[in-house]
Amino acid sequence: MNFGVVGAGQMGAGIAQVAAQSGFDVIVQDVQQAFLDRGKATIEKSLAKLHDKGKLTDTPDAILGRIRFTAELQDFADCDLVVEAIVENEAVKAELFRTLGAIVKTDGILASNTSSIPITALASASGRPDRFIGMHFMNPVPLMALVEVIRGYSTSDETARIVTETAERMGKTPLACNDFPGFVSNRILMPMLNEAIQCVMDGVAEPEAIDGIMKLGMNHPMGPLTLADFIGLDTCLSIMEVLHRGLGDDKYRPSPLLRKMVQAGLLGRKSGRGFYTY
Ligand SMILES: CC(=O)CC(=O)SCCNC(=O)CCNC(=O)[C@H](O)C(C)(C)COP(=O)(O)OP(=O)(O)OC[C@H]1O[C@@H](n2cnc3c(N)ncnc32)[C@H](O)[C@@H]1OP(=O)(O)O
Ligand SMILES: NC(=O)C1=CN([C@@H]2O[C@H](COP(=O)(O)OP(=O)(O)OC[C@H]3O[C@@H](n4cnc5c(N)ncnc54)[C@H](OP(=O)(O)O)[C@@H]3O)[C@@H](O)[C@H]2O)C=CC1
Repeated sequence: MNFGVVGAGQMGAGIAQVAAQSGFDVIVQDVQQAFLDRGKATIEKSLAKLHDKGKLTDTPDAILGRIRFTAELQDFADCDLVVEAIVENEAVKAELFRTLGAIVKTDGILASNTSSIPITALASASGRPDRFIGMHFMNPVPLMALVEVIRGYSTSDETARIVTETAERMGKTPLACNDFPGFVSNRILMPMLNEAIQCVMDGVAEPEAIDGIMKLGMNHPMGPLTLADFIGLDTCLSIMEVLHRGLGDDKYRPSPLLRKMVQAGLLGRKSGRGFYTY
């Protein structure tokens, strides 16, 4: 399978890596060489770690050799499946899918790794709504078992079948859900993270205590503020805005502190500072 990935950020790099680990030929595109270089470095580091632990069936070099990095969307023309993992912004994603819809061969499938944006709207922009689907990987992609598979209004059975089988070939467990804001994963996860941020704003406890309480008290692998920093506070805010707008209920209102931190450029791990310093 020729597998395309748009965006070489934390998710795009992870998806490309796991696709290449599974034997697919992968093309990764991003808007600047610097982002491609950063994505490649992320993949190299992850592969080295997995290799040291004996978790790879191929050498890191062989896996990396199956990934081609490019700045040109035209290079996706022959792809059987293209997964988009760019910024969580509906207008930017829709514009990309309008372009991809005209480039990728007609029987190619387009998928979005969006955390929350309506699949049906992006499918319409692509001009091929039957061959469009949500393929939502979890972060960090090389370690997390789930792929949420979200059918848009017009997604065909054949598209859902191919994408489900592809996720399985990538060693993941695909689980199906319908096209509602935030799907299942982020409709449930993100309000919890937002509430933890509101606890910081209200002075309920210090960040370390909030995270400690949720880790030790609920056996969560990461505290909610550590997880929000890990996901990216900009992405968390975008998801909350989609939930708030899409479900029309103030229980999804983004915490003002979350909004302020994003305005201040504190995006979490990727910017070096969020609730913690990295
Ligand atoms: C926002 C969305 O739309 C959807 C989302 O994705 S929401 C986010 C979903 N993800 C989560 O909730 C993640 C929660 N955290 C976890 O599950 C765990 O902390 C974790 C799986 C990330 C790490 O596992 P852990 O048991 O805590 O162990 P930890 O010791 O930190 O890490 C295990 C090893 O994996 C390694 N590792 C971490 N990321 C890695 C990666 N990408 N590739 C390879 N190895 C990696 C670590 O370096 C560590 O290696 P060592 O044992 O050599 O130190
Ligand atoms: N972070 C997470 O935990 C998860 C995120 N997601 C979703 O995955 C997507 C990507 O998130 P994530 O990887 O965290 O984000 P990142 O910010 O790490 O990466 C996004 C990448 O896409 C690039 N990009 C932005 N606009 C374009 C464009 N028009 N064309 C090509 N590339 C572009 C960015 O470049 P630049 O730096 O210039 O913006 C960046 O390299 C989002 O939709 C997010 O909601 C899904 C699951 C988990």
